[in-house]
Amino acid sequence: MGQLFKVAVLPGDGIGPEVMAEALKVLDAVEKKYDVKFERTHANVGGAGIDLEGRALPETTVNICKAADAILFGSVGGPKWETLPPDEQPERGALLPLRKIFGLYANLRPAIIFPSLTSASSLKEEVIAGGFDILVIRELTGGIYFSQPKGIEGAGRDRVGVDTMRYSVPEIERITHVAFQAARKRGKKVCSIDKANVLSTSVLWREIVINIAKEYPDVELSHMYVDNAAMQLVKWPKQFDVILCENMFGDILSDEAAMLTGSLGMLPSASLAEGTFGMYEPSGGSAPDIAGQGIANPIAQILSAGMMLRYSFGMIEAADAIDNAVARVLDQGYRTRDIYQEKAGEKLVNTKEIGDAIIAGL
Ligand SMILES: NC(=O)c1ccc[n+]([C@@H]2O[C@H](COP(=O)([O-])OP(=O)(O)OC[C@H]3O[C@@H](n4cnc5c(N)ncnc54)[C@H](O)[C@@H]3O)[C@@H](O)[C@H]2O)c1
Ligand SMILES: CC(C)[C@H](C(=O)O)[C@@H](O)C(=O)O
Ligand SMILES: [Mg+2]
Repeated sequence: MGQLFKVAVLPGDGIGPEVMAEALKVLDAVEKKYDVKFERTHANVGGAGIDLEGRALPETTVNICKAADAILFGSVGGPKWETLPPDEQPERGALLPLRKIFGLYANLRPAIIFPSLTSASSLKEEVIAGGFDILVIRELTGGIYFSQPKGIEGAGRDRVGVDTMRYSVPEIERITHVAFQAARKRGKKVCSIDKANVLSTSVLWREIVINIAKEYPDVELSHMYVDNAAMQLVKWPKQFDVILCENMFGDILSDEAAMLTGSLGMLPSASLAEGTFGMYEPSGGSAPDIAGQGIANPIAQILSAGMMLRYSFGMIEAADAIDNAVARVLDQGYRTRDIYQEKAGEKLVNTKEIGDAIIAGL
């Protein structure tokens, strides 16, 4: 009997359960091919948690996650729960607390353009010819998402909405190390994003990043203001290797980078704690506009499961096999609607069909 890994499976809302079903089929296929067993425990989260257990993050779900080696997460949220008090909604009531409870401070969002998908990108073919491979590293448990004070104060027209952005030196140091270590294994370039011409957190951020960079003389460091970075990403994405961002800048730039690859449905992510524990989820959301139709792109969820094998379970060969199977299926012309260009050689398929094709190629 080979290794056993415990996985907490949290499909969530909207397209979450639909794309999760395909990722679980991929895990079944990996079990058959490699000497490994994934013991999976399903738990409710987000709107599903509210509807079935009365809260977005039920205690049973937290306990299932605590007992697991990693969390495979779908996505949460949707119009049904948008009128609840903000802290009870799926995003603020479940996703953000999960990140905090498990110390998931390092969010890795790779935006890679598959050669056969260059025409699905929103950019001109000559801009992306030859492809690009960007890794957005987003700080995930600090900054404006979590700092206090936060809330709406006062009454009536005197109300004031308050959010605070704070970053401590250790918070900046640890995410910077993650970025430089990742860069060392790939293009050896880190571009640190900030708004140091305006924000004090950014002034401190830049100072600390420059200090840490001295420990990595083999990696080239550059700095860019976030507004310029948003522009440079669409102008010439190939200039980037690792992009290091604080929480909110990373949220925004990672969606932008994802779309350059053709669809938000292609972008996986890993949210890592110290050690090997992590939560793995698509960077996109529950896509209420297409939920329930069986047409969502499951590739982000499948690649997220691949990242789980790579980062939490050390199964590099199986993770590579998943990445390759996805690339092959795209080369063969399989397309869900979000990446379908109506070009010769393309086959329009649904969520399940592209999942089956990926498994067949494993
Ligand atoms: N990690 C998460 O759970 C997460 C992330 C982002 C948004 N959300 C939530 O999701 C809900 C919808 O948010 P939104 O509309 O701003 O963002 P979204 O990412 O759900 O959707 C944006 C667009 O991308 C498309 N899209 C996203 N994933 C796709 C996929 N796999 N296949 C095909 N198309 C896909 C959608 O159809 C939509 O047109 C909100 O409640 C939001 O808070 C959750
Ligand atoms: C749903 C929301 C809270 C979340 C975030 O802002 O972090 C999402 O946009 C993401 O990128 O994971
Ligand atoms: Mg986001």
